[in-house]
Parts: sequence; structure tokens; C-alpha cells
Amino acid sequence: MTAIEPETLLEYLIIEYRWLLVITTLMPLSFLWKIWSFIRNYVVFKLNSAPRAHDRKVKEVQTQVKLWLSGDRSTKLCTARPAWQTMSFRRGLYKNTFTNIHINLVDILEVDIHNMTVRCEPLVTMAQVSKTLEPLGLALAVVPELDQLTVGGLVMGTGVETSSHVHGLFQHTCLKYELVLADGSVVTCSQDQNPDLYYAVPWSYGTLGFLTSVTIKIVPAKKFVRLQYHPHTNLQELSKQFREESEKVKPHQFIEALLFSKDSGVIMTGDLVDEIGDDGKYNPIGKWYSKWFFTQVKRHLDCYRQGEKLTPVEYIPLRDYYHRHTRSFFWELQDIIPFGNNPLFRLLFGWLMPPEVSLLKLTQPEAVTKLYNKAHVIQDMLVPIKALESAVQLFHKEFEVYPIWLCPFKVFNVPGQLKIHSGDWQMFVDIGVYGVPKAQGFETVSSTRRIEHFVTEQKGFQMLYADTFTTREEFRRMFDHTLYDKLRDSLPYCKEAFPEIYGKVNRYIRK
Ligand SMILES: Cc1cc2nc3c(=O)[nH]c(=O)nc-3n(C[C@H](O)[C@H](O)[C@H](O)COP(=O)(O)OP(=O)(O)OC[C@H]3O[C@@H](n4cnc5c(N)ncnc54)[C@H](O)[C@@H]3O)c2cc1C
Ligand SMILES: NC(=O)C1=CN([C@@H]2O[C@H](COP(=O)(O)OP(=O)(O)OC[C@H]3O[C@@H](n4cnc5c(N)ncnc54)[C@H](OP(=O)(O)O)[C@@H]3O)[C@@H](O)[C@H]2O)C=CC1
Ligand SMILES: CC(C)=CCC[C@@H](C)[C@H]1CC[C@H]2C3=C(CC[C@]12C)[C@@]1(C)CC[C@H](O)C[C@@H]1CC3
Repeated sequence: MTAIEPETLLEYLIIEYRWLLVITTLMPLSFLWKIWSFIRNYVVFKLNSAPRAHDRKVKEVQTQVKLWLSGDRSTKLCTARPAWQTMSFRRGLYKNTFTNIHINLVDILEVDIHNMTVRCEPLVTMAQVSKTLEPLGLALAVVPELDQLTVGGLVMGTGVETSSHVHGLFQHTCLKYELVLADGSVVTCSQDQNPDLYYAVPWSYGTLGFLTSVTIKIVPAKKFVRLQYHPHTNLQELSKQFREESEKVKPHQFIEALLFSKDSGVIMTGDLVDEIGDDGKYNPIGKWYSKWFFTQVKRHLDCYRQGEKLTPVEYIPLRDYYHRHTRSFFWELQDIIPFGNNPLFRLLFGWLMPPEVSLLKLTQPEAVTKLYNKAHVIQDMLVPIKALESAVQLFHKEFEVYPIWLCPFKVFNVPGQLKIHSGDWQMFVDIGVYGVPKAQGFETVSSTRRIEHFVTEQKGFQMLYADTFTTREEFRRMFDHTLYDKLRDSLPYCKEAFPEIYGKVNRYIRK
């Protein structure tokens, strides 16, 4: 992991031996946390208390907002969820100075199989939803792959997954939001009811109101995903197939690709099936002893290069597929536990993996923060799919980080912060770069800023859970603020209660 030299021996030891703390303390603690969450969810479900408690809990949110309203309103408002518990990479410093509003809304409220919707409170996690829906033969249309991501964070931020080339971003699958606004009122919004608010909520980062429930579209699910691997050793050919697969009239249900170098990678196309066919093998990638998923994908490329025959089709249990990148946090865990994919380690300790992101953030030593600031990239850039090849070339020049995650997604031509300029929709690709840069002359701020310029020129967007180094003006060029500004002007007390989005996401207010 050490692409830069640590300044002291102590820093060196803290960075190189972080795995000691993780294995002996964080992994057992994470396990206890998972057991506690499971029991708590089980009891709530059996008592069926969640739907009845919802109205009371929303009133508690209203009471806190009204208390702020009746005071001198000298501070702004944010949720009380501690920054270390969130999936955003950094900690927002505003959490220390704003009035914290406690939103204890953690339950699935209703699965409506007639209207094919699920109504969730904002702190419901992706793992919780997929666990609840699976026995019913149902799933969310878009299941962002990390277990700990929450419905609230995915709505107020954004969510993308390998079915997004069909269904769009997480927000495009949300039909209705219930919010507590800055004047303490509760409103619901949808395409037909308060449409301006409905379209401005996604990507607003909690700066229009507090989300208290979301009604999300669900789709029929099946037991397995039939996944086909397509290795490539030529970027042009890979980009061409990736784009054609994504833009087909009847595409595969799931599409993603991992690049292992500038010219090589593996495209994966998947479909839901109920039976294991005889054209491939069963691969339960989510078992505790299984190899990290990205290493299994790489094997397909290695074998292809060596002319070795490897079955290109696999049948993967549905939840294993949805959460395939959780156990290794894509490939980020290899920097923390370098031997985490060793067969013996997996056999003995795999069932304790992965450590909770929240505990990793909470216990992150200063030396590691310094290292991440200087010599680590975590970025997702969203660009029109036609720019894929040139983007990869630029990312190689500026970062040279592999693997790279590629995920196609549709942006629909609807009002809001994401503007496209023609047609009903446009196909984009999420280019996810997570790891230690090897590019000559890499420097965090200047290199990232060059990439940000490229993304803006291409009329693309940056995911904001990561660092943005844009200025406020550049940020407002990247994201259309027309509807957002109109709403903030018209909603009572909104500007007093919440900062602008930029005020919550720029690098300089995050530590
Ligand atoms: C609040 C709620 C309302 C539901 N309403 C309906 C309905 O109207 N019609 C219908 O057909 N099915 C509904 N379901 C889903 C379904 O009945 C069950 O998930 C499924 O039948 C499994 O039951 P079980 O007792 O075997 O599972 P359990 O072991 O009790 O739970 C299954 C999984 O769901 C998760 N879970 C349990 N409770 C919660 C909770 N409160 N919040 C989030 N996740 C939880 C747990 O993590 C567990 O792994 C609902 C589920 C929930 C949570
Ligand atoms: N595959 C994917 O799509 C992935 C997505 N992500 C990103 O991770 C983030 C989600 O992480 P998560 O930990 O769930 O969310 P966070 O707690 O990080 O919340 C993200 C933002 O949403 C706001 N927010 C959350 N809940 C509410 C609410 N009830 N009312 C008002 N505002 C709210 C937060 O406001 P406040 O600051 O006031 O708390 C914060 O600004 C998103 O930004 C997402 O894009 C990360 C990895 C993968
Ligand atoms: C698929 C998309 C859109 C994004 C994936 C992003 C993830 C790779 C990151 C989201 C949160 C990140 C964190 C870490 C690694 C990369 C993410 C999982 C750490 C675990 C890295 C080590 C630090 O000490 C804690 C970090 C917490 C957040």
C-alpha cells in the first residue's frame, strides 16, 4: 500500500500492521454488531412494531425541527448520523457545528406485492432489503452492492448498480418520498404530487428536508444469476462490446466490467434464472471460504491470455451476486489485510469478513488518513458512454489504478440536478477508481482536478461520496441547480436550515 514513504517508524508500523488491529479487534466487534442487528431486526419484525411506530418517529423528527425553528436559528441542520457510520469516504466537519436531528428510522414498513413496491425508512440497508425480499421472490430493481449502504443515503446521494442500464440510478426506481421540511411540516412527493420537490430530492444531500420514508419499485427475482464472462485484451474492442451490450434493445439484465490494465479486462453479462443450466458451473461466490470476486474475474482474463479453457458461464446465487463486492470492498480490503484472500485465512476467518466500514472509519489512525490523502484514489466519475475509451486513457495517464470498475447506467431526461441534452435518456458509464495510483507525477489535487475538468467537458458528473475538488462555480456547472435553487427560494426556512449541496460535499469541509 505504501506508494509514499511514511515519515516515522511509528507511522510505518501503523500503516503496515493495521491488519493486526483489524483482525484481533475490529473483525470480532463487527461480528457482534451483525448478531445484534440481526436479533434486533428479527424482534422488530416478529412484533411487527415498525409500521405502527413510524408516525410517532416522524413526529419526533418534526418536534426537533420545530424546536430549532423556535430558537435563534443560528445553526444549520443535518442528520445526527455520526460521520464515522456513513459510507461517504470522509467525515463532514459540519456534523460538529450544525444542529443534529436524530432520525431513528431503521425499518422496512411494507412490502406491497400488488403494486410491486416496498416502503422503507431511510436507515434501512441494502443487505436488509435484499434479505427481506428474497424469500418473497422479489428484489429492488437496482441493488447497490455494498451491504451497508442505506436507502436515505442512496436517495439523497445516488446509487448505481449493474442493472442501471435498464432501470437507471437508484433514484429512478423511487416512486415517492416522505420528508420533514424546514418549517416542520411533513410532505409527500411523487411525479404527480409536488413534482418539483420529487425531482430535486436526489443528489440534494439532505439540503431540502429530512427524508422519513421512500417507496421503491420492486421487480420479480429468481434464484440465480447466469453470469457470462467476456475477456478482452484490446480496449477498443472491450469498449465497443460494452457499449453495444448496454445499448441493445433487449439487453442482458446485469452488465459490468473490470479493467485490469489499460488494454485488458473482463465484461460480465448476467440474467436472472431459476435453474442451473448445464452450460456452466455453480459458483456460490458469497460463501465465507470463496475467493474474492475480483480475483475470480481476473482468472478469466489470465486463462484467456494463456489460451487455457475456462467455462465462461457461471450460476451464482442471487444474493451472492448482488453483494459480490462487499466481502473485499471491491479490492480495497487487500490494502488493509494483504493476505485476506489467502485460502487458509479465508477458511479460518472468512466468516468474520468484512470488517464494518464504520469501525474502520472510527479507528482509522492519523497516519493512514495522511496516506489516503496523498497516495490513494477513491473516485467514481460518470461520463457519457461514448467517452469511455478516452476516459480510460486519461485515467491511466493521471492515476494508473487497477482494477477499474465499469458500470453502465441510464440517465432519464427528467428535471433535476442531472441534465441531459436530448432524447428520453442517455447511456452513461460509471468509472470507479479505487486504489493506490502508480502514475508518474500523480498529485492528489492537481490530478483529480484535471479529471474533474474532463468530466465536466464531457457533460458528465462526479459521485459525491468521494472527494470533489471543484470550486463552487465549477460544481454548479457540473450539476444543474435551476430547479434546486427555485425550490430553496420557495420552501419556507429552507435556506436558513440547510447549506447548499456544495457546502456539504466539497473536499475542504471534509476530513
Ligand atoms: C416490516 C415488514 C413488513 C412486511 N410485510 C409483508 C407483507 O405485507 N406481505 C408479505 O408477503 N411479506 C411481508 N414482509 C416480508 C416477509 O413476510 C418476510 O421477510 C419473509 O416471509 C421471511 O419471514 P421469516 O420469518 O422466515 O424471516 P425472518 O427471519 O423473520 O426475517 C427475514 C429477514 O428479514 C430481515 N428483517 C427482519 N425484520 C426486519 C425489519 N423489521 N426490517 C428490516 N429487515 C428485517 C432479517 O434480517 C431477516 O434476515 C414484510 C417484512 C417486513 C420486515
Ligand atoms: N454503488 C453505489 O451506488 C455506491 C454509492 N455510494 C455512495 O454512498 C453514499 C450513501 O452512503 P450512506 O452511508 O448510506 O449515506 P450517508 O449517511 O453518507 O448520507 C449521504 C447524504 O445523504 C443525506 N441523508 C441521509 N439520510 C438522510 C435523511 N433521512 N434525510 C436527509 N438527508 C439524509 C446525508 O445528510 P447528512 O450529511 O445531514 O447526514 C448525506 O448528506 C451515497 O452518497 C452514495 O452515492 C457509495 C458506495 C457505492
Ligand atoms: C460502486 C461505487 C459507486 C462505489 C464504491 C466505493 C467503495 C470502493 C468505497 C465506499 C466507501 C469506501 C471506504 C473505504 C474503501 C473504499 C470504499 C469501500 C475504506 C474501508 C478504506 C479504509 C479506510 O480506513 C476506511 C474506508 C471507509 C470507506
